[in-house]
Amino acid sequence: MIIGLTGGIATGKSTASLILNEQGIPVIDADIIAREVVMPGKEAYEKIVAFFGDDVLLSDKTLNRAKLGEIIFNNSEKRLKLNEIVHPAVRSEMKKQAELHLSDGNPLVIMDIPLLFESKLTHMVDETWLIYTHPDIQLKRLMERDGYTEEQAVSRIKSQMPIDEKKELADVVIENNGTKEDLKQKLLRLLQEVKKTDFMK
Ligand SMILES: CC(C)(COP(=O)(O)OP(=O)(O)OC[C@H]1O[C@@H](n2cnc3c(N)ncnc32)[C@H](O)[C@@H]1O)[C@@H](O)C(=O)NCCC(=O)NCCS
Ligand SMILES: Nc1ncnc2c1ncn2[C@@H]1O[C@H](COP(=O)(O)OP(=O)(O)OP(=O)(O)O)[C@@H](O)[C@H]1O
Repeated sequence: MIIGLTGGIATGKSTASLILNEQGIPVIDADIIAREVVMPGKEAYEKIVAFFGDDVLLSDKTLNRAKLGEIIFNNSEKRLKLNEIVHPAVRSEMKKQAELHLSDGNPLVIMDIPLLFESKLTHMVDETWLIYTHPDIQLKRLMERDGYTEEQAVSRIKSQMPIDEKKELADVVIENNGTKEDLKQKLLRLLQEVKKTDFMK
């Protein structure tokens, strides 16, 4: 069984993934893979440089992520272009890793995919779990974690489907408005439920 874990930016997907991984469940993180596929020399890296120019590179030729972020979170056409370059490589690597985990005998695999609904990737998973935080808390946590101004944080949040719309689409909604311990207890309860299903027998 593959669970697609999603949410909005900074709603707590990585925090939830870590808790699930501590329970021995393999987690495939789209953000990590999206970093790997844009390493110098990779096809996606070359396409990014060809489209965005050398301006989005640091002196060591790796991507200047802060700069590329400022561009794409403020320009939807350029964001779509970056997505078009990066997403296919991310998708195929995620599928490959999931197949490996399943063929190794893991009954349950988590795919942490921030843009699961935006990119219409629900066909890749059996069930969708949404890590939800109230939009005010989301904004506060994002500003605190990344040191963004309110304007920077809002531009990132607005680059995604509103979290309240995602709530309507998810199979399971996991509220993360309380403490991390509250989140952990909710996830452990959900795992118990999953373990009772046919998938895990
Ligand atoms: C623009 C980039 C270089 C900024 O890098 P940075 O290190 O600042 O952010 P990071 O990659 O850690 O992403 C943080 C969060 O931003 C959000 N986010 C990232 N990319 C996008 C996007 N294209 N559209 C909407 N939200 C996005 C996600 O919630 C993600 O969890 C980077 O996010 C990127 O390459 N994005 C395109 C690939 C992508 O869509 N990744 C998301 C999952 S596949
Ligand atoms: N229940 C909680 N209480 C307090 N802080 C929290 C809670 N859950 C998550 N956080 C904090 O909020 C921030 C965002 O969480 P996290 O990094 O897990 O989000 P994310 O959804 O993975 O973000 P991104 O979309 O950027 O990958 C982090 O600093 C994290 O430590």
